[in-house]
Amino acid sequence: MKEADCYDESTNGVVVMVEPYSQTEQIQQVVYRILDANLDRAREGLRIIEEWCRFGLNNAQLAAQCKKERQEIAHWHTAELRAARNTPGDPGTDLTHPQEEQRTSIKSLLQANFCRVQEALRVLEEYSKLYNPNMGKACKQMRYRIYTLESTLMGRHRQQLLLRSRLYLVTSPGDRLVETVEAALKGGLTLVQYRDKTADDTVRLQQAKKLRQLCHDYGAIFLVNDRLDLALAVDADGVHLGQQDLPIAIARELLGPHRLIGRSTTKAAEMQAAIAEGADYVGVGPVYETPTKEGKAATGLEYVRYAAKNCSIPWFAIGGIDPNNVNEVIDAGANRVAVVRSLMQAEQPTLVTQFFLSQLISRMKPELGMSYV
Ligand SMILES: Cc1ncc(COP(=O)(O)OP(=O)(O)O)c(N)n1
Ligand SMILES: Cc1nc(C(=O)O)sc1CCOP(=O)(O)O
Ligand SMILES: [Mg+2]
Repeated sequence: MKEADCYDESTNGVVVMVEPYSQTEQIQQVVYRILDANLDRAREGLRIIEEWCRFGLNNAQLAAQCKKERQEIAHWHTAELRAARNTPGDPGTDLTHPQEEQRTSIKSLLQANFCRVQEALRVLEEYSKLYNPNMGKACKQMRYRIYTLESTLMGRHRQQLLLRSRLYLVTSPGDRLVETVEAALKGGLTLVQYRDKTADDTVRLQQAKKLRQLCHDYGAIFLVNDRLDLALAVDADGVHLGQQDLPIAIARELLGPHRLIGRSTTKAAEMQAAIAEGADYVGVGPVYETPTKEGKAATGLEYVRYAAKNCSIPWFAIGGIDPNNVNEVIDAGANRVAVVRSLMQAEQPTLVTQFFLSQLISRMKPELGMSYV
């Protein structure tokens, strides 16, 4: 190979001395570089995920699983692959997507890194076929394990966020739907249910898509009322089902283990059945009569007191709750409330959200009935 052949613009005119490789050897070096770079990418991405499992979730088992995968990647990272590295001559090191510079939530950070690991493993799977087919097979298996890890971790993330959510906005239709939800998210809301009993499906689909994106931009959970098909279509975090809606077992089968399922309850038997069937949370109400759910008799504060003593999963008092009566609902034992009108009809949804949250957080009581604390 002549020296002139070695001139590389990416090294700013510095002539890189290379061995006189044959064409086959040059291709081999390129494959080695690809493998080297993607082994690094996969390991780095896993490390970022591992740190969240360890410090964010305090979950030694998930952290250990990430570490094991990193070690497997390290095992395939041989000296000859490392030796092929040529960082100064790599035109890709300066390429960053604007979204890489900004992550809006832990969830989006984790998702981006899962994506990075899976892409790297896919590249490794293909190019290893030219290097070591066993490595290719191992990377394929690893990629499947990472998919499972992702869905487990995202499920845990949802559960944790649900636990931390004190205020739940159930939407009602209106011209300012998206603006109102966003204003509440700005006030610290972390849980939203899209509820529209009358719109056409085309409208519902479009609104649910928009709200799902908005909620995820703010790191909030997005659920869909009644409709599993819509929840799946927009990749929502789950559904809310009433006593007349689909059974929880069927919803679980269709949604898988990691999405959330909420159930409305009006009495002890319904609550205990929902828990036994695997609901992630229950609605407790209507505490007060409400025009939003006309004709449904109020359960009163007695049922709230029952929930406080006996409910082993997160529960939200709902029905007629507003800034004037929220303190008596809290006094009856509620640490979480769900509202429609109080936020959807508020002139200043951000401020009302902040008010509810300040009351709920500052007056929170130990969760005696909870099985997970
Ligand atoms: C949080 C929460 N609790 C209860 C309900 C009511 O659900 P359901 O009984 O199915 O009535 P509709 O909302 O479908 O009219 C809810 N949506 N959210
Ligand atoms: C949708 C819904 N479900 C209820 C139940 O008790 O199951 S009460 C309710 C409406 C709550 O609306 P508002 O906050 O405007 O009173
Ligand atoms: Mg329903």
